[in-house]
Amino acid sequence: MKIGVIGAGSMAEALISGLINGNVVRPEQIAVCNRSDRSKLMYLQEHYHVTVTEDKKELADRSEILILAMKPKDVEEAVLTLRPYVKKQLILSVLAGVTIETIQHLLGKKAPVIRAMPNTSAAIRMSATAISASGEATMHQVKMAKHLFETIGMVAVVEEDQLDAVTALSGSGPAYVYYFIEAMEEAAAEVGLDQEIAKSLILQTLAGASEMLMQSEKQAGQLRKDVTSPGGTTEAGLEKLKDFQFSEAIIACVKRAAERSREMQSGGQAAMEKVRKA
Ligand SMILES: NC(=O)C1=CN([C@@H]2O[C@H](COP(=O)(O)OP(=O)(O)OC[C@H]3O[C@@H](n4cnc5c(N)ncnc54)[C@H](OP(=O)(O)O)[C@@H]3O)[C@@H](O)[C@H]2O)C=CC1
Ligand SMILES: O=C(O)[C@@H]1CCC=N1
Repeated sequence: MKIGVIGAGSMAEALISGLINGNVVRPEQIAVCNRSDRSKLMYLQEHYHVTVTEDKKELADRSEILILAMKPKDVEEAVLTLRPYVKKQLILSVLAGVTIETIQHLLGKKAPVIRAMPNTSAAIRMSATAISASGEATMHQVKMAKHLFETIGMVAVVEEDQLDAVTALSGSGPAYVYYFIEAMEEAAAEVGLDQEIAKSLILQTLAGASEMLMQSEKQAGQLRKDVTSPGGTTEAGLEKLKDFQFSEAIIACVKRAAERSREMQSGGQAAMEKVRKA
């Protein structure tokens, strides 16, 4: 299976790293192009031994799967320049808020398109990914995409209209967790802990809590109660989280991110309209 990646940023690198380390794809099966940053292509070539090119025709001609990994605002230019070379390849898009319909419209045909929403933990094969396929994608192509993403983590197959919610939850999710960790690190300093020791304690606490939830039959709420002794330290700490409306903040965060993903779809529709009128 030969893969062409259009875009050489964070998500492209996470996918390349995960796929190569997962041993399902060899470096010589992957080619990458971007728009202008030659140094990033050189970096990917040096670190992952993938083929790099500035020629979209060359990239498309050698690939069975074309992964779209540019920012949503750049999809119009990227797909229009790729369009003449798209024949039978499966188009696999990881773009937030860009619909299958928009991609097919920019391609000027009902090509097989699969939308995926992974996250950057793909780099270490721990992504949570959801995928949704267009009717044009064959069973074989869906299986192939599922297999690729299973190599770099877990995969859920969803209806396309669920992808805004998925993007808000697990696509953006790592950033919320990192933000929480940054706050925990700041808190650790304020209560007088050494930075390095605090970091290991925080990371092991998160990993342990996450693993407990995976292994235990108990729900998060029950596991929280198990930690919370009446009148103890946890209860005192949680009271503060409630005072600062922690749950409400998280809910508002995910809802706003999902709304932003839907807003980005309107950008895609505007691009579609422009192409239609040209
Ligand atoms: N980052 C994340 O956590 C996640 C991102 N995504 C999605 O992945 C996509 C990429 O995000 P991210 O990696 O963070 O973005 P980056 O900005 O890191 O990378 C974007 C890449 O796209 C390239 N590019 C832009 N225009 C073109 C073009 N016309 N032809 C070829 N390449 C082009 C850029 O090249 P150059 O530098 O030369 O301009 C750059 O290499 C987004 O659509 C995002 O929604 C999905 C899930 C998670
Ligand atoms: O912030 C973004 O728009 C992208 C999509 C999910 C994660 N990063």
